[in-house]
Amino acid sequence: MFRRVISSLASISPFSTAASAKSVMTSSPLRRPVKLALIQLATGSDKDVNLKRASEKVAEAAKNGANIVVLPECFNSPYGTEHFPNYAEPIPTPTRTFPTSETPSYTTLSTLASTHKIYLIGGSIPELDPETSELYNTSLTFSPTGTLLATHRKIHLFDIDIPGKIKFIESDVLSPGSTPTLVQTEYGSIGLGICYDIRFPELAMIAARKGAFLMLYPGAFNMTTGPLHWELLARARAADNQVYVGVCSPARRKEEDGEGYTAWGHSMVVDPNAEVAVATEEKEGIVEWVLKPERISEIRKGIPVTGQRRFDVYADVAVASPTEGVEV
Ligand SMILES: NC(=O)CCC(=O)C(=O)O
Repeated sequence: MFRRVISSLASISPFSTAASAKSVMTSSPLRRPVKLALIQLATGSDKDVNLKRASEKVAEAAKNGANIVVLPECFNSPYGTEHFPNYAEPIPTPTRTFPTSETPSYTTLSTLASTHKIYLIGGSIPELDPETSELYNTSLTFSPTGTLLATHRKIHLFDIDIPGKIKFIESDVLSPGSTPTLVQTEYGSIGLGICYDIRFPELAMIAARKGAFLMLYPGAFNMTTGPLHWELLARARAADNQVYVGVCSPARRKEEDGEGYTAWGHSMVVDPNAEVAVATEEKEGIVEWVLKPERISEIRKGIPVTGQRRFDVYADVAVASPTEGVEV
């Protein structure tokens, strides 16, 4: 029995009462053990090949018993602003359908989820909104019956410029999403972000306050920020919220593949104690881990920050200006 629910959290304050904080603290938000698989996929410039490779790896993960399978950011396309318009697809909705030839990534993901009876977090793909002609970096989540459960549009676009190292301006071609996403599953709820979204702790905090047991970030950090921050941020989000965190990267491009964005790799699952449970290096592979309710309960019992938050003290950070009320 799967509820077809996408909770928009935009209208819900992340700051709930002490009473609800207590209930978050005492019971695990994960209902029963669940096997998570992160597919560190080798992607290239041929969309059909990317979809075929993703299909093979998803089948392998499912055969190994995974219940929730995750693909990386931009798994159907090279990661680059010049590529997004060429690889973008519209997303069907109940009121807006397209020939399957126009939605190969959506169709492949839905079929994979139902064939293997898994929850499939389809990394992300460039999305074209046919009504506005805007492009988004969008993650599609499907239920084990192949139903679309959630559409998460990357909220924080990757616009950075580190002189001599890396300049990337997603907002040159993409528009940002504006809705945090919490996916309801039979195991409990899962918060989603895409890559740069992980730098903004608010999304994970909102999801955890709403009862998520897991934050998932399909991502593609690079050779400058990857070694610096990828693990640090995954562990930080886990420590902040005492939830599991999964970060799923493409495999690192090989030299012979020529010019292009080089992903850091190092997909990993971090446990609610902010320890790296399992990780891989730069090559293609599958990272698997069984998430356990008692691990979350044990960590929350030992360090009970979840019930010790002082919302009576904190300013509402969502509305405060950066320096308001801060003494320097
Ligand atoms: N694809 C991305 O959003 C990359 C984010 C990144 O590398 C970072 O340092 O943040």
